[in-house]
Amino acid sequence: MSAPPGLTLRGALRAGGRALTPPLEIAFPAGAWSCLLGPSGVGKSTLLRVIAGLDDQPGQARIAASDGAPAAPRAALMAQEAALLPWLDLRGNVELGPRLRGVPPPPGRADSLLAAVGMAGMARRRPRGLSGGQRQRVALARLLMEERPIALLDEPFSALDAGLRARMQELAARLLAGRTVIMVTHDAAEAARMADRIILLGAEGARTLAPPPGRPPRPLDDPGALRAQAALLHAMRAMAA
Ligand SMILES: Nc1ncnc2c1ncn2[C@@H]1O[C@H](COP(=O)(O)OP(=O)(O)OP(=O)(O)O)[C@@H](O)[C@H]1O
Repeated sequence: MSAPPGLTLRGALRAGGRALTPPLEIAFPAGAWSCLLGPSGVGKSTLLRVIAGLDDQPGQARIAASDGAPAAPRAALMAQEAALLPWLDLRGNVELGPRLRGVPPPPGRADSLLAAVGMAGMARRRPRGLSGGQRQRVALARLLMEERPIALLDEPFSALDAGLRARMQELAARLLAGRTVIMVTHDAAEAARMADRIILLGAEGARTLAPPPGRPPRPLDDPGALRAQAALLHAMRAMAA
């Protein structure tokens, strides 16, 4: 996998022909975990799609990578829904990217990734009957299969119970370490635990908040993270008003 670049988004976010935000300039540091929060509909998913090269409109925000090379081919997106194909087994779902590109997936890679996300021995199962947490694990394995240095996560753990969410955060932090990660979340506790950088996006613009001290993932009872969570909730409450 190539070295993860830093990213800078410049310009206004647009959707359906209208501007969602004023012109923005947001930096996402290389190899760091950035969390993006903000009111519903402000354009967080749109921002991820712009980085992934899936939302390219005239006048739309543009993304620049710190090494000058295009960002989109180096980005993998984990969407809000795990979106597993019901007619493929879990191995087939994890191998979907290379198969769609007509590239043979490395033998055994999907099974070892499934094992890494705690789904060992389940490669031949179909998605039907999997729990929400299991589906998210398969989606994470599929993202890892891409071996891209930029990982874009759109509310990846929002459907999980609190205990499983905490475990998935730790798993994702371990497996995505060193990549440039941008995670959209509505969960202030998740951002305070996971972020190297916290960005609040509102209709008025973007604001960067200092992360708590210590390296992510911070312990669940980390006092700095709990204080940051409260500060973030206050900032989000003020934004939504
Ligand atoms: N293809 C599209 N055509 C028209 N409007 C769109 C399109 N895609 C998104 N929108 C609108 O753009 C706005 C931003 O959508 P987006 O999904 O980026 O918001 P979000 O901040 O991720 O919201 P949420 O937190 O609810 O997921 C919304 O009002 C949405 O309805």
